[in-house]
Amino acid sequence: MTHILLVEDEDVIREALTKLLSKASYQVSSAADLASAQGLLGLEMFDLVISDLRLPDGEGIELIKVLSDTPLLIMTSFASVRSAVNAMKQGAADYIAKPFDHDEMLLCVARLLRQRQLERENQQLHQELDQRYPIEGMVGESPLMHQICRTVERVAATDTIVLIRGESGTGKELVARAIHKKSGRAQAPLVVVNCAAIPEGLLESELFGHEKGAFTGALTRRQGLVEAAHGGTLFLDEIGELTPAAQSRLLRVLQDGEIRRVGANESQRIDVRLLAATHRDLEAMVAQGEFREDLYYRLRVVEIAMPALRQRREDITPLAEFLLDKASRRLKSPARRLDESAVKALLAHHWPGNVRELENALERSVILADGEVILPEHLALPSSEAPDTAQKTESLDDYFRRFVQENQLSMTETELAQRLGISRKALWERRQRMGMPRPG
Ligand SMILES: Nc1ncnc2c1ncn2[C@@H]1O[C@H](COP(=O)(O)OP(=O)(O)OP(=O)(O)O)[C@@H](O)[C@H]1O
Repeated sequence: MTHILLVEDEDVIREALTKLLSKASYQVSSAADLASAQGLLGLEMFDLVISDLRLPDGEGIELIKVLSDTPLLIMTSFASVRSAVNAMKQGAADYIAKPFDHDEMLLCVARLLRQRQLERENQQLHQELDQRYPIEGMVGESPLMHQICRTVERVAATDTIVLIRGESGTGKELVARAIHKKSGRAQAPLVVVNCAAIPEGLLESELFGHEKGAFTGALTRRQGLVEAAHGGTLFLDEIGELTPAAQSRLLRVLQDGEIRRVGANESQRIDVRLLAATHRDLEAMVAQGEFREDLYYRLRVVEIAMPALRQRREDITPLAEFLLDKASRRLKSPARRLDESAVKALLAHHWPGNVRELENALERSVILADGEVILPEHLALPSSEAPDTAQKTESLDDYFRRFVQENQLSMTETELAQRLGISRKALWERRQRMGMPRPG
C-alpha cells in the first residue's frame, strides 16, 4: 500500500487530509512538527511526504535533507507562494496553495506518485542495462563484442590514438563516443568530423582553420575543428578521405602537439586525443601512395576491428529488441514485439549495411505495423536474399551490384540507400567507384 507522511500543525487540516487520503486508499502517518516528522522518516519508508511550509519548529522544506528519492509536496498559503517557489528550487517536487479543494490535492498526489513510479522503473531499467551492457547504448552478447567492450574500457583510461575499422554501420562512431565518454576528457568536447562529408577543397581549412586572406574568400580568421577539440577528443571518421595536405598537417599535430592554421606562419600548442575510423583498406592506400605511411603507423597504435553483423549472428536478436524499443520510443508509438517469424527473417538476412540497416528495418516495421506484433512483411527486407546458398560467400561489392541492379528501377536512390544501410552520398560514391552510374 502506498504510504504517505503528512506534516501539518493545524489539527483540523491534518485530520481532514488524513481522512481524505485514507479514503483514497493511501496509508497515512502524520506529524504535527518537523522534529516528529524527522523521527518518523528515520523509522519508516514513505512513498510521498506532504508538508506544510511553516511549521512550529522550522520550515517543511528542511525535510528534503533527510529524504533521498521520496518526493516532497509543500503546502503553502497564497501569501507565501514566493517561498513555495524557493522550496521547489531547493528540491521539493511540487507545491499546492491553500486553500485547495480535495480533488486538486488528490490529483496532485496521484501525479507525484506516478512520476516517482516512472523514475524508479527507469532507474531499474538503466541498472539492468548497465549490468547487461557495460557500455551505454552498446548492445552485444557475442564474444567479439565482449572483447570490444573490454578494449574500450582499457583504452578509454589512456590518451592513446585508436583506429576503429570496420564496414559501414558496424558501430564505429558508437565506439568512439564510448571511449570519449569513459575517458578523463569526458567533460571536454568530443568533436566528430566526417572527412568524407567535407568537400575536398575545404577540408584543410575546415579542420585546421585559416588566417584572414589565406585564400580567396577567407575574409576573417577562423578556428578549425581540430582546435575546437582542444582539451577533449577529436574523432575523424572516414580518415582515408583526408587529402595529402590535410594528412601532413594532422601528422604534425600528432608528432609535435602543434597546429598551424592555413596561411599562418606560427604554430600553436594543442592538446587533443585522436580517434579515427575508416572502412577503407588503408594498407592498400599506403601501397598505392594515397595515404602517408608515417601517418598510418601513428594511427594504428591500437586498432579496434568492428565485426560485421553477419559475423556475430547471436547479436541480431538482442540488438533487434533494443533497436525496436528505441524506434518505438522515438516515433512515440506503443511498445511492439517481434513475432517468431520476424526473428527468423532477421536471423536469415545477410545485413550488408550492418547495424544501421537493422535499425532502419526496425524503424520501418514500427511505421508499417498496425498492431503490437511485428511480422516479416513489416520489416520489408530485400527479397533477393538467399543466405543459405552460395551467396554466403558473395563479396559485399557483388551483393551491392546485384541489389542495385535488381532494385534501382523500382526504388528511389534514398530508398536504395536506406535498404543498403548507407547514406545517399555513400551510394553515389560506390556507384562511381563500381562504374554503375544511376540510370537516366
Ligand atoms: N552495438 C550496438 N548497439 C546498439 N546500437 C548500435 C550498435 N552498433 C551500432 N549501433 C547503431 O547503429 C547505427 C550505426 O552505427 P555507427 O554510426 O556507429 O556506425 P559506423 O560504423 O560509424 O557507420 P559509418 O561507417 O557509416 O559512419 C547507429 O545508430 C548506432 O547507434
